[in-house]
Amino acid sequence: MIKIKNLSKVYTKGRNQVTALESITLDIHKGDIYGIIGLSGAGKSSLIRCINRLEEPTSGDIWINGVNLVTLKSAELRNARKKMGMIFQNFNLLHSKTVFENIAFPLRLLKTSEKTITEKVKKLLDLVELSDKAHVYPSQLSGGQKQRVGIARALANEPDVLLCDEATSALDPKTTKQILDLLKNINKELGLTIVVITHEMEVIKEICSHVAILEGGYIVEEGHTIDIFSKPGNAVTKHFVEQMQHLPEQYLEGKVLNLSFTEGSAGTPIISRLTKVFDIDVNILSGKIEYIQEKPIGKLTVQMHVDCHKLLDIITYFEENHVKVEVLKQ
Ligand SMILES: Nc1ncnc2c1ncn2[C@@H]1O[C@H](COP(=O)(O)OP(=O)(O)OP(=O)(O)O)[C@@H](O)[C@H]1O
Repeated sequence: MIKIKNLSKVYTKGRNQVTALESITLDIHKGDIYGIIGLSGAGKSSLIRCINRLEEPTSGDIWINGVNLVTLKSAELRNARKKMGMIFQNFNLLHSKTVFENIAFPLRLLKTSEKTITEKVKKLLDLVELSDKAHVYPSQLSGGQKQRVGIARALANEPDVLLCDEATSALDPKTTKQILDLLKNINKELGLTIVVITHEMEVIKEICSHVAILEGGYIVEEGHTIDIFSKPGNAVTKHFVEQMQHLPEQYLEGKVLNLSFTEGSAGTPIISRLTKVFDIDVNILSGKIEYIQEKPIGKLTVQMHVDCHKLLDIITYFEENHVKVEVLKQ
């Protein structure tokens, strides 16, 4: 669906050059909700804006449904862009127009008939649950309602892809959850491919089937969210996963491990056997069940006082029992 190959973006201002993206290669399949996460300055906005060529890539290729966007001239690019909706952190609504007219705007640009506009806008208002707000102005809406208008407007041209640029960053946690639920429903009901950029692991955890971690313009890790989340390999990924786990410093004594139990490891008394086989005490610091798109992962943080050799044997024991291990402190 979206194939990005060796994409680089260098900004040049006078004699100064900033490399924002370096050799990005990504494959996003139809129906994916694909997350791109990174710290500030990692290159997220540059990447999402290159995908629809709001930003011109310096080199590389971007195929959408088999068409290389990089080769398109302006008229063809305009056509290709109709199939890519985008929503923004600050909503980008037209303040002098009503909710109805904001959603109708892309349709009017295409000289769509009044009858079709009325039908389509009505359906979109239903979809985003704002039918009662058709004739109010953006200033009369909450942040979450404004983003719903943004989503409806982005869907007006029935795009194949929805690009979300930090779409929930300006919203409180409850409203964020509602907007993410709406995106999840749209993905399911319309089969729409969604690309999300964010600096919040919660967003990735909630809706993304796949995730790429961007750091200094490079993709440092990429894969199924459930795999990356259960065993982060890179320091930046660990930072994002640990953001969600607030363990007080005083508990970080001895060896501390994060264990992830998936379906394969349920049903066996793994911890109880561990204490017998290795003749050790295990202190459970925290435990919870996380849901990565409705799939449960049991998360346990445990502490033990063992030497490094025993620790290696313990890690092997866990892995043989299909438990993913991340050493938080050794
Ligand atoms: N128009 C521009 N001109 C020059 N440098 C730019 C421009 N836009 C971005 N950059 C630089 O490119 C790098 C990546 O920026 P980008 O905005 O893509 O990162 P980001 O991950 O989206 O950051 P944030 O989360 O803070 O928005 C940064 O070093 C930034 O300063």
